[in-house]
Amino acid sequence: MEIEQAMRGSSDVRLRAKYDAAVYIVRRAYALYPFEELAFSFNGGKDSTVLLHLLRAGYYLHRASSGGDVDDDSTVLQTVKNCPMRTIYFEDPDAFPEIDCFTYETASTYGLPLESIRTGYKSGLEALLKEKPTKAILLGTRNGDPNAVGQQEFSPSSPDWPPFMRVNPILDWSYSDVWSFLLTCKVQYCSLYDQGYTSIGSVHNTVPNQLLRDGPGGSYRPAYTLSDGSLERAGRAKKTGKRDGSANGTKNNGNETKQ
Ligand SMILES: Cc1cc2nc3c(=O)[nH]c(=O)nc-3n(C[C@H](O)[C@H](O)[C@H](O)COP(=O)(O)O)c2cc1C
Ligand SMILES: Nc1ncnc2c1ncn2[C@@H]1O[C@H](COP(=O)(O)OP(=O)(O)OP(=O)(O)O)[C@@H](O)[C@H]1O
Repeated sequence: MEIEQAMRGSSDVRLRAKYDAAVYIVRRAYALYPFEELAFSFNGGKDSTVLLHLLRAGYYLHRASSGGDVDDDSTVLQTVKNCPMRTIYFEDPDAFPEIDCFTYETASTYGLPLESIRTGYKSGLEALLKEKPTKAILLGTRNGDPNAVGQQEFSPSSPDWPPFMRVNPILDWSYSDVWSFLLTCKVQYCSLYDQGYTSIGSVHNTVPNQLLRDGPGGSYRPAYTLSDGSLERAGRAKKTGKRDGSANGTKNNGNETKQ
């Protein structure tokens, strides 16, 4: 399995430790909940792209360790390639077309059964849970993200939200961990990150990060060259409101920073 192989071959001890810890969380989720009652919240951003590949690696290891396929590596690989986890995407008419495209293309590449939701987060999740039992949702939330406040690797949804477990395997990953992982594994990511975008909201509130401006010509360096990860959201405008519900009851009053 190419992600496992890339990580085992990496000399970056810190990254390997982060990877092992995150895959452990993913595998605990697979062990705790029926697979068909899990969902992956995917939006084509860099954090959820990391999570996609952790889910694939975790699935491979989970399948391999639960017997049956252990001696038949090609069967395991085939299953993992076609990662069948229910995947939800809250589609936003103001999203960058590159993000939309990447989300759909990636879902198709990895056989993710993608469900687009065109309502707000809370109402969308209410409908989702009504339609099919969903015990836990995996997210690419990281500490420093305004939505991460008060969350742990396993955090129940907020009291006024439908009941499910939020599983956050990369909560303690830094900006540089994210890029080290994506580059080490040589996986595709949304093209906007090669054009100076370091965190992506909607077309109305996101511009390339000025810290990556490459001279006066208007070109920008790739996101992975940003040396101070705390300035990841420098290209995101101040928030004035939420689509549907606030971030865990907290308010955001300025440019937020991720670590
Ligand atoms: C799968 C999923 C579960 C969520 N669960 C909660 C929740 O339990 N409580 C809450 O206040 N917000 C919840 N949210 C909303 C997020 O905290 C956040 O507002 C949303 O992802 C938009 O973030 P953004 O404005 O940074 O894009 C959830 C969002 C998603 C996609
Ligand atoms: N529109 C959405 N649809 C589905 N999941 C979402 C959506 N917005 C956010 N999420 C979930 O919340 C996580 C955190 O979102 P966040 O915007 O911080 O990260 P990202 O989009 O992956 O990367 P970036 O910070 O570069 O935009 C995502 O990884 C994803 O799991």
